[in-house]
Amino acid sequence: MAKQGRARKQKRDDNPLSSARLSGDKCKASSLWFRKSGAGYHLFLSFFAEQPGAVCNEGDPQQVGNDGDVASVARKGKGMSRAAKRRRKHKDPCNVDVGRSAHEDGQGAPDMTELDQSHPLVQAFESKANEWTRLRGFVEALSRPLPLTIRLRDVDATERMNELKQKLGDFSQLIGPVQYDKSIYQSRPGCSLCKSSLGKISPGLKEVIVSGSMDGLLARQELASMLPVLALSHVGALKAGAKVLDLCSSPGSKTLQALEVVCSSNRRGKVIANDINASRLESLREAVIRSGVDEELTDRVTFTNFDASEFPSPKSGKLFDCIICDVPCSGDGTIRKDKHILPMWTPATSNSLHPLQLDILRRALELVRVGGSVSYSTCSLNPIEDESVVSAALANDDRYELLDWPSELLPGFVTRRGISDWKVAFYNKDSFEGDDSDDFGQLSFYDSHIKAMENGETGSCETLWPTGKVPLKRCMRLWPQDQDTGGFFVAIIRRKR
Ligand SMILES: C[S@@+](CC[C@H](N)C(=O)[O-])C[C@H]1O[C@@H](n2cnc3c(N)ncnc32)[C@H](O)[C@@H]1O
Repeated sequence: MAKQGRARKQKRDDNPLSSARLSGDKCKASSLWFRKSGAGYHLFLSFFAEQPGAVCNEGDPQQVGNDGDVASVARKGKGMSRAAKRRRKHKDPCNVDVGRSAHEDGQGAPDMTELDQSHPLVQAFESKANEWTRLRGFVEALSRPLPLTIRLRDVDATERMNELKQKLGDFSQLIGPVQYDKSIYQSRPGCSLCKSSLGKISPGLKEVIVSGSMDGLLARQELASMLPVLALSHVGALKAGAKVLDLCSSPGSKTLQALEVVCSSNRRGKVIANDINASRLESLREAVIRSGVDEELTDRVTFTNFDASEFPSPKSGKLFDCIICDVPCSGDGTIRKDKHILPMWTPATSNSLHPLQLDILRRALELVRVGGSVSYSTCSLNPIEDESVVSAALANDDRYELLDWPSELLPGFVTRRGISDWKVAFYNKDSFEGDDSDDFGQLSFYDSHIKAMENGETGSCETLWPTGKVPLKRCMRLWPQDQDTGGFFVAIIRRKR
């Protein structure tokens, strides 16, 4: 007996999860259990499988070509005759009907691209592939590293810029301008060039990019992250001479992008870069200096350190022309570069961020001048952090107008419309903490806040549910599988009065 007891104790000591449970460290036990069970990957997929239109279309494993929710559609044959579309539909392996018939036959998704079987998200997906068929393209994109993207700055340095373009041209097998914007360069499909592999794959290209960045000629910025500033410029709110507030600004990619616009055409606008985190704000200050952008321009940035939801009104009484509201979020759109998000994924992260995101957006709406615009963005595709926030902020306030996403902004760039209906999920992990099996249970979905409260979901709040009062289709969703990007959400809101 004593021998057996010792053996059991030894086994427990070797098992960090058992040790954490025995020592009463609930937090560590829960984190270890999540990592061991792979629960986060399964919960993530089961959540998005219940949200049609959020990351893919219902019954459509390939997404592209399905009318109804594509805002910008160049890849799906815009301008083609019906007959040409029909011909293309039969040829195109991305054809919606091919996927549907495969699904109906019970064959699972058509074999489109090899999935990386070693990726834990793919493993979770394969365990229920028949149920989650339509998520396949989404999963496939998320399991690959994010391509490297750079943005050539709009600077008055034609000669140096031409030189840079020439140097980049020497690496044209690895990187090149995207079809919808010649100033955005992305690594070529299939060459596996990403931020972390750049130095290994091509030290020469790395040198060109680093020196171009130090000279202020280019920015290493993700494509998705460029969209709010591009859209604000497109609708005319962000322009030369404008006064801009970037409420959650660090690490500063949008601050610098906006600065280029407000200081163009020999005009000198102003950007206030705010962040609640003092050390992140300090890194931003250094990044602005390191950016290589002219001091004359960077002097136009003022740094502030407030909670964005309580950002003070300007003493002058003059409100902002334009506000960038790139709020803190769960980051599920960044999982191609951040491996730490999915293993711990539960709906509680988004549910608990939602009230802060809403407070920040509401404050932005108070601080923008009549005729000015606010961009609300997240690098999450979870409707709870996206449409749900926009819907709650605008539902009973007719001073603001949600603008239609400008589909002509980047010709040929595929964007998806916002969704008007979503489900609110909860997950009670405590009951699984003593369980060594891989049975991590299920998400609970409720129709209303009242029902959630009746079932003891203390993390619920009323604004998580759709209001039905705002034309949310006008928002923009960026699906990773459309253009090999991260996931992103943007809404542009104009103050009418
Ligand atoms: C998604 S990041 C912003 C990225 C940035 N806009 C860019 O493009 O580089 C969110 C930022 O919000 C900051 N933040 C979190 N809570 C905040 C709050 N209550 N008020 C202001 N900033 C906040 C975080 O420190 C973080 O730097």
